Amino acid sequence: MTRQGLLAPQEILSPISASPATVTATVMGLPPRSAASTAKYKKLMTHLELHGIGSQNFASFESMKASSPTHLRSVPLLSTSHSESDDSDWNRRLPSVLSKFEEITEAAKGKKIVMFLDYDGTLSPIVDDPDSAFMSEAMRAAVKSVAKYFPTAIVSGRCRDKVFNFVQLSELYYAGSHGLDIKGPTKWPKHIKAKAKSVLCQPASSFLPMINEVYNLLLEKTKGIPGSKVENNRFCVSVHYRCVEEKRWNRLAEEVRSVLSGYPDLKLTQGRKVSNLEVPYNQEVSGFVWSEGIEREE
Ligand SMILES: O=P(O)(O)OC[C@H]1O[C@H](O[C@H]2O[C@H](CO)[C@@H](O)[C@H](O)[C@H]2O)[C@H](O)[C@@H](O)[C@@H]1O
Repeated sequence: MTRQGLLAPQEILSPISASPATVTATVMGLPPRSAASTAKYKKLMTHLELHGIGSQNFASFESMKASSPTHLRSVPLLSTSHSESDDSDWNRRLPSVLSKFEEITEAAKGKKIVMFLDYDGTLSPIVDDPDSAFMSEAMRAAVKSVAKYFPTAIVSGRCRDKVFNFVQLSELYYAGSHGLDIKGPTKWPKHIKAKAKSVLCQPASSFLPMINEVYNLLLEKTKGIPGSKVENNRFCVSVHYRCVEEKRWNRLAEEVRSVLSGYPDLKLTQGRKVSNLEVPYNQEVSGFVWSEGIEREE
């Protein structure tokens, strides 16, 4: 997911900035690419466009490499370990709330503030085993404090239940499967008088049988590739290659591509050492467009 700015009064920010682990919440999400990797990425995209290779076929060793910014794992808040020019464009467009706090609070005056947080690599550290990406108690307390003041949502590529199991805060909105599975709070902070009805929005539910089929196929096709892991994220299937030796990435990409070719309705996306086969949310799902679905539910 993308990085987000935490926008909160000082009393809320204090616990967040107290712990090095929580500090990443304000600056991490999608990494600023280095100039070299941006150039490499652009070159790859140009090559693919020239060869008429669309996103449906975009599972290759190169794309897996280009989309695996492991260097970010070790980039601490306000680090000087990578050059300023690498990050300047990113920071101009999406500045950290810590460096723009006054400007942001000024701009937010009179507006309704809603917090959108990523989970993996933001609220939790990136780890080898996706089932062990636990968040710290300090982070949980910080998110809980934020939710007392602002409607707060966690948006993730993971399935919603898994994110909830990690976070365990009933007062949040959870958007799983990159937004195709949204559930509102089941518990409301005491100071909120008008308790809204809990929202559940799953506009792509007609894709469930297809996704389960794809999950089983991928499990079968990848079982001979050591270190690979297939994760069922309900409206999305993720194929992890973090623990796969690089010499086997081509083979894994080939298997993903072969499964994808049988499902033209699905799209392929790349995350941090993970390829996702997912329902495109800009097409009509379950009879109506996703964004309209959200509006109707509100
Ligand atoms: O919500 P996103 O930012 O799009 O990321 C979704 C993926 O997150 C999880 O994978 C990532 O974190 C794992 C645990 O740290 C790590 O092992 C993996 O390499 C990362 O890609 C999740 O397991 C995936 O299913 C999601 O697609």
